[in-house]
Amino acid sequence: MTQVSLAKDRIKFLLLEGVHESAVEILKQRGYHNIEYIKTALTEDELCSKISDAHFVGIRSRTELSDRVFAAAEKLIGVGCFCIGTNQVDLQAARRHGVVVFNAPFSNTRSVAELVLAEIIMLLRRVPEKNAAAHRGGWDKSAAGSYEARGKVLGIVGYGHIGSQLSILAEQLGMQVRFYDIESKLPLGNAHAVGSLDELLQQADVVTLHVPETAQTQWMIDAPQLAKMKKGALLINASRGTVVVIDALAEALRSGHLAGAAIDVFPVEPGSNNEVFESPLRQLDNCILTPHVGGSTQEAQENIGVEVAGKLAHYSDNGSTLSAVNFPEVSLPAHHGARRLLHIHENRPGMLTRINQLLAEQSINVSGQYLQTDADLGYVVIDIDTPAESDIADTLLDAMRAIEGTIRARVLY
Ligand SMILES: NC(=O)C1=CN([C@@H]2O[C@H](COP(=O)(O)OP(=O)(O)OC[C@H]3O[C@@H](n4cnc5c(N)ncnc54)[C@H](O)[C@@H]3O)[C@@H](O)[C@H]2O)C=CC1
Ligand SMILES: O=C(O)C(=O)COP(=O)(O)O
Repeated sequence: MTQVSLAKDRIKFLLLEGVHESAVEILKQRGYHNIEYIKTALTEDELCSKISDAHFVGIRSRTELSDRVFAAAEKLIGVGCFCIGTNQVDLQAARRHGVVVFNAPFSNTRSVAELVLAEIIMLLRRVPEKNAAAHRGGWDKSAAGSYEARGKVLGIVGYGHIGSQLSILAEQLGMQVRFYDIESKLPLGNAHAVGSLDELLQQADVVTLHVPETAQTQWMIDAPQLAKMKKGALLINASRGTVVVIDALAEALRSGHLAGAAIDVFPVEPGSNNEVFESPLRQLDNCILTPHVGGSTQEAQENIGVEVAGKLAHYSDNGSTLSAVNFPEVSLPAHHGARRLLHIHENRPGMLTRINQLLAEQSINVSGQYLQTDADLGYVVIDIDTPAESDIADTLLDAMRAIEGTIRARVLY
């Protein structure tokens, strides 16, 4: 357990994977200038040494924050995923270490939907093969295997923020949209839900995947699922690289069972733009390969930078965990004229009683108290009235830290 009640210039932000400069601007506007900015992802070993003095870390989809990294991150209080997916973070380990994790749940969703829409048209028109041939001096002027999108069946797996936006866009092109989701979802426009993944695979001319990485979605599309797809169908994956078994897809493309594919995410992705991209799909002209850029537009990245940096600064300044992905959510008013104590603890009986006993013993007036718990974690925020020159908040903090079951405690001045 570590003390984090510092002047802003001593609170360190480690920003990785070239997050948009809007993040840096927001942090500076909020008074945080101690920022280390790195353009690439780091390996676990590199992270373990870099993260040891960071209070906040900002990552994208490539940086793995494992239990070992959290154990090495002694001062860490918050993680910002400047993206949607949080599968790269061990969220349980973060909780055990009292580290709050935020993300940007929808800022890049339109960008992904637009890319997929473009890929549907390109694949239906056999542009990848014709483009590759033309670059080699070929001239394949033929309508064989080329189709309009109008009237074709688009099968969307995962009808969340991205899948549902794509649904609307694809209907504008005259596609018939069907989707499969494990949750009950409102079908937009004329789209309709089907009862199982197999049904969707059997019906669709184009299948596109928009699910998160979970135990259930891992290797969800393997040889048996590909075999269920219509002959000549198309597959698009801009979700996570672990959803599709690449060797099985390569075989389906080679055999001609699938006419084409567009893949943006891979089981193993390079950590920087200087590394070589390896994949059996490199050999296949009927496959559009993009380097995990579904969400990489100027608009999306700038908005994500503002959104996530804002959430981190707000947590640092105010203690609010609103919209955190791994923590009890507490939305807090500003704490003008009070000191704010933040206490993260294991959810054991009597925790709040013990904290309040400490306050009562010191005859401290509490002007606000906010508690939120879940099955095994509690987060309590206490505003106390103390004269500016008093060091009672520090004394209290030490006493609160001594309570068994405390994970982390800090004070906001
Ligand atoms: N290529 C890229 O650059 C990007 C990739 N992504 C990926 O796309 C994923 C989806 O993003 P959103 O649509 O914003 O997420 P979302 O959370 O809004 O939607 C995901 C949907 O998938 C459904 N789902 C979960 N497990 C399922 C299963 N086993 N079978 C069928 N449906 C299932 C959920 O119920 C939900 O409706 C993200 O989790 C992320 O991994 C997101 C942004 C950019
Ligand atoms: O938002 C997501 O989940 C993405 O996959 C985008 O990841 P990125 O920020 O481009 O590494």
